[in-house]
Amino acid sequence: MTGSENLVEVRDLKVHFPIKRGVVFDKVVGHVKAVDGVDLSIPRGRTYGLVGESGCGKSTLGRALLQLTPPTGGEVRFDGVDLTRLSAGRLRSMRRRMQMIFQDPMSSLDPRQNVESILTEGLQAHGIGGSRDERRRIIGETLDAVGLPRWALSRYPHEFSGGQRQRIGIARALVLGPELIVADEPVSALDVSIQAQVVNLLDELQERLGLTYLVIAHDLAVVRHISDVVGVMYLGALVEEASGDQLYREPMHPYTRALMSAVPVPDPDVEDQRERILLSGDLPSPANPPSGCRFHTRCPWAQPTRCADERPVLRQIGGSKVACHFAERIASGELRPHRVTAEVVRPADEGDAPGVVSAPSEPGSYV
Ligand SMILES: Nc1ncnc2c1ncn2[C@@H]1O[C@H](COP(=O)(O)OP(=O)(O)OP(=O)(O)O)[C@@H](O)[C@H]1O
Repeated sequence: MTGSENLVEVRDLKVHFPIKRGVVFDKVVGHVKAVDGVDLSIPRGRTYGLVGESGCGKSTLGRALLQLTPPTGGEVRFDGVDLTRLSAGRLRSMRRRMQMIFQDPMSSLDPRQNVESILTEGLQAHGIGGSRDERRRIIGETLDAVGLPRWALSRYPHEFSGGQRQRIGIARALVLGPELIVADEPVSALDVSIQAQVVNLLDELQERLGLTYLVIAHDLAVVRHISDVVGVMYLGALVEEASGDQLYREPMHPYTRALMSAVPVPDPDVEDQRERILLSGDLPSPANPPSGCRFHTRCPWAQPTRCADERPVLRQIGGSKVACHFAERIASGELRPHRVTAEVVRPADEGDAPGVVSAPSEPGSYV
């Protein structure tokens, strides 16, 4: 233990996947820059929510954090130790302390194993629980913690509902006594009525066990209430970092503003009056990202200077960290969105959104 406040510290993390062509010799013709220079920290016992549209690199970042995908560059410090420099043996022994929960428990659980075998496998692999009785005790406590009955032990994954299967996935991670859990879209495969139960379970477990979470979601509403900090990702990089409430109240980055303007507001008067920012153009390819600010090709506020040739870094502005050269002037209203890439319309005038703006579902539905 280093006693550091942050359990996880990521510095300039990069994951570039080679694009190979050729029949006989694989020739590398380029790279998909799935994660391209990310810095983030997660204090012990806290939750970092990572949001962004499909393909922006969230899962790759989560996997690289656990070294399930080897980073191309940068550092991942876990409890003060840089995981990118560990030998395979030391990394294996660290793995028990960092576990992952997946989106679709059906595809991550072996259908031929019953629950007892699924939970025992990890314990045996990591040499936890000396005797069969001891392992049964640990497994029993874990089942209680995730709200599954003891009879579940002899059953197979297909015998459970989606929500119960996700509880098995959580139990499989929890049984090893981890400190960090990376939850990759933990509720997006579940019915809305079940989503809140699983989010609340994660919350309760954190409180009881002091767990640290990275929760990945494409929907800000899922992470808003359980996250201490939310990071918004676009094309392999973070564009904004703030508390969930701050992001809803005062999104600073143009991309976050576009995301937030797509969230329906329950009050019809507010809903009628507020501006909607509709992005045009497709998400650029991470194999060939735009120069300068990655978002400038779709940004309603893009300026002729800096945006196309100078990559902005995350910097503190009020209660948020924002990677935008012009964030202050946009926030003050001095810079107005231009119509080439944005339409600011009243909902009554609205047609189909021309661009890809992922619309989170109703805010506030997770508490
Ligand atoms: N093993 C791989 N080899 C090559 N490219 C990959 C690999 N894994 C991911 N990618 C690419 O990296 C980019 C980021 O993918 P990633 O799955 O991390 O995004 P994401 O934000 O989690 O999206 P989703 O929510 O759809 O999973 C995508 O363009 C994806 O096609």
